[in-house]
Amino acid sequence: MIIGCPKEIKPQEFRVGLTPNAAREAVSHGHRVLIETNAGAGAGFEDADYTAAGAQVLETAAEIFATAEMIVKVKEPQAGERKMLRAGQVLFTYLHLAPDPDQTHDLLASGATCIAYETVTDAQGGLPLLAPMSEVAGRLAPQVGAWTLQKANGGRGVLMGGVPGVGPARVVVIGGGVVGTHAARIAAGMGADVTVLDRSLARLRYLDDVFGGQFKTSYASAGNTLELAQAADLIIGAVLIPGAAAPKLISRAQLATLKPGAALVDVAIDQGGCFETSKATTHSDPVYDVDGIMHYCVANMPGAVARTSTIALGNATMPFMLALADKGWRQACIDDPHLLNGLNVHAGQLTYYAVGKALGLDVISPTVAIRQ
Ligand SMILES: NC(=O)C1=CN([C@@H]2O[C@H](COP(=O)(O)OP(=O)(O)OC[C@H]3O[C@@H](n4cnc5c(N)ncnc54)[C@H](O)[C@@H]3O)[C@@H](O)[C@H]2O)C=CC1
Ligand SMILES: CC(=O)C(=O)O
Ligand SMILES: [Mg+2]
Repeated sequence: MIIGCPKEIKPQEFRVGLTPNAAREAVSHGHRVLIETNAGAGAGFEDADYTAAGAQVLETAAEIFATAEMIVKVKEPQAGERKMLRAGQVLFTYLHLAPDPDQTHDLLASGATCIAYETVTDAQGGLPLLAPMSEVAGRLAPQVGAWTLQKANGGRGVLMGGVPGVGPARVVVIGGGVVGTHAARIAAGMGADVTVLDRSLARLRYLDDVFGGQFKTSYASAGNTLELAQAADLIIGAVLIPGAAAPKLISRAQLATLKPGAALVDVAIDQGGCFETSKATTHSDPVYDVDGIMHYCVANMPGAVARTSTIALGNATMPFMLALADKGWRQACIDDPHLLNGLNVHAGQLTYYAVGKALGLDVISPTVAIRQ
């Protein structure tokens, strides 16, 4: 198969979809790998690293899209990239379609087969291609939250760990999955007073067993969530209903009841955000103020640590990328129902129920689509 990897063009996105190691493995499986010049530079990989791995470096994204049978990326294709997709081509990347009708319509119109990293599953009930970036974003969240809390950045002027004689920041993490667990660990490590909320009692039991003493847990009823949020300096949004638009857990009216200068870090922004007032921001202008509450809503947080993130993502995507290339997407998805769960769009049809529900669009079953 011809596998193509363009340079990411989302603002301040320095990750790359294929590492030189992934390219080397694909070449050793008999595939041809095309990479856009400088695609890996932001993650510390030079064109020469790819050439040494047996890949071919091309000058433009247009050549990659025109030639490759499968495009491997990191972020959702931007408008110009979507115009270059075509019927029969496979796109393997993050998509986050539920909050993004424009992208969804363009992917449907392209006729391409689009497999979303974030909805591929594993046998343990996890999301193996979302998990590495959730680990990164979770660990970054207290770091960016601490920065947002600084007075010069619009925050309350509260130090995460406090000092002797002055108590620590109160941090509330809503959603105790991968992002939430990593966020809570790092915030607790910074000395903050941390509580994690979740709707899953099984998850809260697990967190209490493993991390009891480092941070507290609380059931995420609307009442508990609001009460803890009102006492918090930093609130980290980390909920997920796979593939679906994030539920809104703090309304605009409730902002007035939070502490002035409190910081909201909405990691769930890539699924539309879990605070009513969240809107996606970029690394170049990450924070904005609504009613005196500072919002950090960067949808590609892991791009800030592009080298760590690229290698972590590449470790997770490589076996799936090789299966798609070795067997073709159809056979790979027949052999692996977890990969089939990643199918969001095929040949002009939507194949992921939660996306259809969020956007009011018709959906066909992926098991039907795979036979078309
Ligand atoms: N902004 C960024 O750069 C990044 C964003 N993300 C996003 O972060 C979000 C969280 O991802 P993961 O931690 O991997 O998901 P996960 O599935 O591991 O955890 C989500 C948790 O939310 C809980 N939950 C669902 N509804 C809830 C509610 N109403 N109240 C409280 N808890 C609730 C679930 O029980 C689960 O434990 C996703 O939207 C993901 O796409 C992930 C990586 C990077
Ligand atoms: C998960 C995601 O959207 C990201 O890593 O940018
Ligand atoms: Mg996004």
